[in-house]
Amino acid sequence: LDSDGPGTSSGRRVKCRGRRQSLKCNPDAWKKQCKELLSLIYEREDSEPFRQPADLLSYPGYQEQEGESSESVVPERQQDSSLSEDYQDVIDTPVDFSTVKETLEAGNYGSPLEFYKDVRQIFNNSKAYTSNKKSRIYSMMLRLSALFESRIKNIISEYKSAIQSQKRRRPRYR
Ligand SMILES: O=C(Nc1ccc(F)cc1F)N1CCN(C(=O)c2ccco2)CC1
Repeated sequence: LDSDGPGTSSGRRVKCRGRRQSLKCNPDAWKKQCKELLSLIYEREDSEPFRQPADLLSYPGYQEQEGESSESVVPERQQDSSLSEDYQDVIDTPVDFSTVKETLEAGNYGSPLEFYKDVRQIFNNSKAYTSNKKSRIYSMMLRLSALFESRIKNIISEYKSAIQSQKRRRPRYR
């Protein structure tokens, strides 16, 4: 595994005798766990701005503003509605949860670490794009990121233990 995701297993030995189906031993268990985590994220209102590729044109409600003002909402970074061009200028690797969901359902993630990397990109883009740490969308991202990190670390450490025990169980015939 190249990148060491969060919650690297503390090296505890996991008994992986017999059936591989039990959660601790099944190196494919992470796929279902990540799908469940993604469903949980979709249930949260905080994920709404991140479910589709960023485009403030169709979503004036999310345009950022400094204080609470009842006048027309002013986009955080631009006076006119060309925010989405600005977004593409600022963000090199746009990604949203619909892309992650498609990739996961297509079976195109080889490990939960790849899934982790894409979801982290969503949050890092939001951090890079915001010019106001008190902005509505940024605070939504922070809550969502905390939820994601709390759940993904066990998925990754169980995956790493399952892989380790798989290596230990199969002696190499050289
Ligand atoms: O435009 C969208 N989402 C979106 C997607 C589909 C829509 F129909 C409507 C939307 F609003 N953004 C989310 C990403 N984004 C930020 O992370 C951010 C940080 C600070 C201020 O904004 C920029 C705005």
